[in-house]
Amino acid sequence: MNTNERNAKYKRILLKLSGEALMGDQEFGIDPKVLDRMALEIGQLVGIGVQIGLVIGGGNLFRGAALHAAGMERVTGDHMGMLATVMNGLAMRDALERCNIRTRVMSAIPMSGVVEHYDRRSAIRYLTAGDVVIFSAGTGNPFFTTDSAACLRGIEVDADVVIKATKVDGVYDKDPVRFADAVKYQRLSYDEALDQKLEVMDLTAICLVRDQGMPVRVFNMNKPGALLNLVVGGQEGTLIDQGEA
Ligand SMILES: Nc1ncnc2c1ncn2[C@@H]1O[C@H](COP(=O)(O)OP(=O)(O)OP(=O)(O)O)[C@@H](O)[C@H]1O
Ligand SMILES: O=c1ccn([C@@H]2O[C@H](COP(=O)(O)O)[C@@H](O)[C@H]2O)c(=O)[nH]1
Repeated sequence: MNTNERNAKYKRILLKLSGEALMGDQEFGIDPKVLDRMALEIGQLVGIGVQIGLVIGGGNLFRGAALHAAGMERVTGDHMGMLATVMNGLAMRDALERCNIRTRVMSAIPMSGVVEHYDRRSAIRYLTAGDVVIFSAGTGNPFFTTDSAACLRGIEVDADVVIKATKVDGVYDKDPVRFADAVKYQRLSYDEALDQKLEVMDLTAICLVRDQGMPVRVFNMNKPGALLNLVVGGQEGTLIDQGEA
């Protein structure tokens, strides 16, 4: 059976896209080809009726910790990082709307005239109506990351799963980019991820999903069709949840 003919396993998802992935082969910024490819993949999910909340990182533009390491005050750096996620959100909205996908951008930091201020009940209404909702500006607070924002918004809007799209195809026992002998997990528990300090997702985010029992799937966004396959129930990447009973 073709995946397009199958039913979605999840009705509502929170998809977290890495900001760094938006750079493509560039050193900085946004590669329009990557945006268009992601928009097409998201459009496939909209086509089978999946409600989609999106959180996009800011690592292609600014990260507070890196700016701080270069001498900037940390909170100012984090504010710049959060503003970077708004820019990525606007670029993604543009790409989605060019594919005729209705899209809203909400920001945790009020930005009147540019994007709507985040409001949970409005977000749920938009999702229910089938609009893609991009949650930008992270949590609105410094010292957090967009992984935490994705988990927070996923829980708030009652998503069925948080899906983290990365450059690697799941969670390994160590960083697979640095260690060729890294071994991939098909499934692991929140406690295993916390105890082993596996750096694919920050620990604050994992604590949050553990406490609320929100499943997380980590997969490779560069693999064509992987997102659709995952959403219709295929085996992609790694599942982090409460683990085997
Ligand atoms: N145990 C591990 N398993 C898998 N990946 C790991 C692990 N430890 C570190 N990593 C690294 O984590 C990276 C995945 O995080 P990614 O850069 O996609 O997210 P991010 O930093 O949250 O995104 P952004 O670019 O938006 O800030 C991978 O590229 C991988 O090299
Ligand atoms: O809630 C948040 C989310 C993000 N930030 C800052 O933005 C950058 C970019 O986010 P990434 O998750 O690293 O892609 C992050 O480094 C922080 O500086 C934040 O302060 N609060």
